[in-house]
Amino acid sequence: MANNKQKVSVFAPASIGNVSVGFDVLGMAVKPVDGTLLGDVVDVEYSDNSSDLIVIGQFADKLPSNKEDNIVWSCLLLFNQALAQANQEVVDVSLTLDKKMPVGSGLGSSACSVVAALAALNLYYQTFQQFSFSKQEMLEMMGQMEAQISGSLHYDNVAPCYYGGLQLMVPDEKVISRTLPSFNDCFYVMAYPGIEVSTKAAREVLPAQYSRADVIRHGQNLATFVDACHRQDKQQAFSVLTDVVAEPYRTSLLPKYQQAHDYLMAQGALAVGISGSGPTLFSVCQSEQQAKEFAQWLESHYLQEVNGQSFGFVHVCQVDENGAAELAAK
Ligand SMILES: Nc1ncnc2c1ncn2[C@@H]1O[C@H](COP(=O)(O)OP(=O)(O)OP(=O)(O)O)[C@@H](O)[C@H]1O
Ligand SMILES: N[C@@H](CCO)C(=O)O
Repeated sequence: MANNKQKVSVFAPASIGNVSVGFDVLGMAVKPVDGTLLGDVVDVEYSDNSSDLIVIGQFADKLPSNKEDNIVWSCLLLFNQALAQANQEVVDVSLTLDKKMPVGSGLGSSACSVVAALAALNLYYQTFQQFSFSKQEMLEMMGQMEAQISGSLHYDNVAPCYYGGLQLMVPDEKVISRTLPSFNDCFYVMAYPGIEVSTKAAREVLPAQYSRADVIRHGQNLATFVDACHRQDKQQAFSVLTDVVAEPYRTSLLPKYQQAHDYLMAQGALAVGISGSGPTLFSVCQSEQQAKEFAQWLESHYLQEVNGQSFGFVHVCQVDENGAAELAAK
């Protein structure tokens, strides 16, 4: 019997799409070391009326005002369709999206909403309706929703956001994504400058074809990185973290990126890259001390003002091994 105490809450973390060497095929979930929830939260609770969506949070006003255009609403429709196909009863629920992630940031903002929504719905049904979809089925739905919003099917944000850790997308629909050993003693400085770059626009600047030299370099960098992850060879892994597929073409969309990249590399960063399709920059550091110094520098040199206001932020992060996680009921 449903009642008004039935409620679950799920957090889904930010992620670094591509990780420089794996365009559309590598992604890593991150979490700030100070405990800030860098990601979106979705609550699902019993409704005795009809299903609904409320959007709150710092970046709520950046989303479409009607709920039908919010990807979280599309997630509910897709989930209900899957329930019907599985001959399960569909119940009315009220969803609340706490939109903590800036849109078009390169932090996998839409993936955070998609993963938090679908994972929360699955948890709700598992807890109160004794039915749930498998993780694999969930990831497929998440990919479908991410494709709807960005115009192409790529799992490099939804897979790490859902599973956590460093994920490699494999061309096998029965697997989709495999966890790679990551460097969890490293620190990843994430600097979001406060401007918006849409994934769609950042894909449109990419060439349709690449030279043989680029193809060889890309294959060699990705293969060397994956091998070094398995051997936990940090120096080797980060020495090849160079993007030949997207970064050379996207730099022009990212004011101050090249200067920041060159400065941080000269100061001893293990690597610097564009997170996803940008504009967030990530920098890999050996020590927390170095990460904090870089964070301070990026705050003064990479964040930007839009109409006299700054929406940017910088966080010192580590790998988020958990991915989407239930939050204690408030
Ligand atoms: N809940 C939601 N979260 C994020 N974007 C949403 C959501 N609902 C609808 N949208 C719309 O989807 C589009 C998302 O664009 P885009 O794919 O560039 O963003 P993103 O996922 O935030 O980017 P990134 O992966 O670089 O962080 C925007 O037009 C936004 O208004
Ligand atoms: N891998 C995709 C999305 C990253 O968020 C891209 O770089 O366009």
